[in-house]
Amino acid sequence: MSETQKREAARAALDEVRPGMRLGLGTGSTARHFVELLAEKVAAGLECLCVPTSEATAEQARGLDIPLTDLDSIDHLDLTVDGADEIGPGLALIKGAGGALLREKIVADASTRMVVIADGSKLVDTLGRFPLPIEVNRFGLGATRRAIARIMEAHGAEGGLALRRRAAGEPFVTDGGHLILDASFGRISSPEAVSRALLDIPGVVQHGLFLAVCKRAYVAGADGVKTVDP
Ligand SMILES: O=C[C@H](O)[C@H](O)[C@H](O)COP(=O)(O)O
Repeated sequence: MSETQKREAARAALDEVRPGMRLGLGTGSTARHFVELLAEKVAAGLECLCVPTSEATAEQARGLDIPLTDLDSIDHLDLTVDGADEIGPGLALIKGAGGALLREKIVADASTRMVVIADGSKLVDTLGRFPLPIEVNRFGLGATRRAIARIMEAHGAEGGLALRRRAAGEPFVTDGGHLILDASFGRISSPEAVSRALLDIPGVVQHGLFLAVCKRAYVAGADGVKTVDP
């Protein structure tokens, strides 16, 4: 999708940033635009302190001289701006295509406000067309995989469950040292029930359903940026 639209969505979210804020910095191609635009403000004198949601975002932010801290050094964040893979009704989200879902969810949860930036292709009527990323422990991968498959079957999943791999074929490993299973549900009609069931599996570290977390979406299209509230 258009980088121009992603940048416009990022620019709109930048309006929420106030001097002195503690900010969560998301991960992905849209969040990269936000980090670049924020860096321009920092260079112009904006004071802020930021927590990145991935090593990739940390590297980008360091390279742009954005002041960083770690989450353990502060008690909360004022605002987190992140991307999304799907934005459903009530601003329920699927996230994690970049594998950053665990840190993204920890940072979002530590934030007073979390907003997403996206282009219009991310808006859906029902979550699940995009495969749901599930971060799992390496130990007991087979057992965890079978348990997830049972939940998919119970919720009428239309597709399969695949271990995420890098282009060279080796398994994708997250910043936390875990693996990712991508679950092709097709449609998720009860996101809350799926969320609870997945988190009940001991080998599941976290999943990419972000429910009741996002407070606003800035969605860019050919006609400009619209805001979507829950
Ligand atoms: O793990 C990655 C994140 O959840 C991203 O925020 C999400 O995949 C959206 O990325 P993009 O802006 O590149 O579509």
